[in-house]
Amino acid sequence: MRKVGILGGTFNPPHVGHLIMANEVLYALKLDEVRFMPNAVPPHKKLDGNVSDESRRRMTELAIEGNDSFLLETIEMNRSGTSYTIDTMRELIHKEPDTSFYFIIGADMIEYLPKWHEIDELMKLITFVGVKRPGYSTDTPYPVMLIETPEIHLSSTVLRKKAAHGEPLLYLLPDGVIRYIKENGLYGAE
Ligand SMILES: Nc1ncnc2c1ncn2[C@@H]1O[C@H](COP(=O)(O)OP(=O)(O)OP(=O)(O)O)[C@@H](O)[C@H]1O
Ligand SMILES: O=C(O)c1ccc[n+]([C@@H]2O[C@H](COP(=O)([O-])O)[C@@H](O)[C@H]2O)c1
Repeated sequence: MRKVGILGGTFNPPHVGHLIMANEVLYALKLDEVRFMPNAVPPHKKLDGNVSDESRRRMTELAIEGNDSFLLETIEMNRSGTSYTIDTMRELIHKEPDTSFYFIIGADMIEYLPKWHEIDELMKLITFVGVKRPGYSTDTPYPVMLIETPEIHLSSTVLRKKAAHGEPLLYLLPDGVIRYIKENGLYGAE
């Protein structure tokens, strides 16, 4: 059985918090790879920042560039519409029956699990792997495998604001993503 981690996200934009959590889980669980999977329409939040799907896809690709263990998974963007994880995982398991999937989430998403679409069914299909995130609890009645990682107090929301205000982005995002944001004037950046 191959062991594949999936880090689903809105990636608006992807940041070092995502890279660190993915790498920690890759190592802790000896995964074969982690796929970064930008969603099309997030099920539970509004897409802020007036950013196209293509920009989020491209930034995700730039964020993982150079790391052979990190891959881009475009199944949700190709499908379009609301990206319910149960639909995605059913499709992936059908295509790759010899793979065990580990879906990686931060503590804010652990708290939100009771509201995920068909969560009881989804729990039967995959293993959820949770990491801590400042301000959120990892307590949950669901069987989430918790991995100790450095806690990173950073979010895409804060980064969109920093970009808009001309505050430093250096070291908070991969260089390629910073360049893309500036070249394309995303989030009001100059
Ligand atoms: N700093 C962080 N620590 C732990 N988990 C994180 C962190 N940032 C993001 N995640 C997790 O990564 C996944 C994708 O997150 P997402 O792309 O929505 O980023 P975000 O920073 O939460 O975005 P936003 O601020 O726009 O809501 C989610 O499971 C989220 O919980
Ligand atoms: O399927 C659901 O109901 C569901 C509810 C909330 C979040 N998700 C997925 O969880 C991942 C992290 O979400 P987000 O919005 O924090 O980037 C992303 O792949 C979402 O599509 C999925």
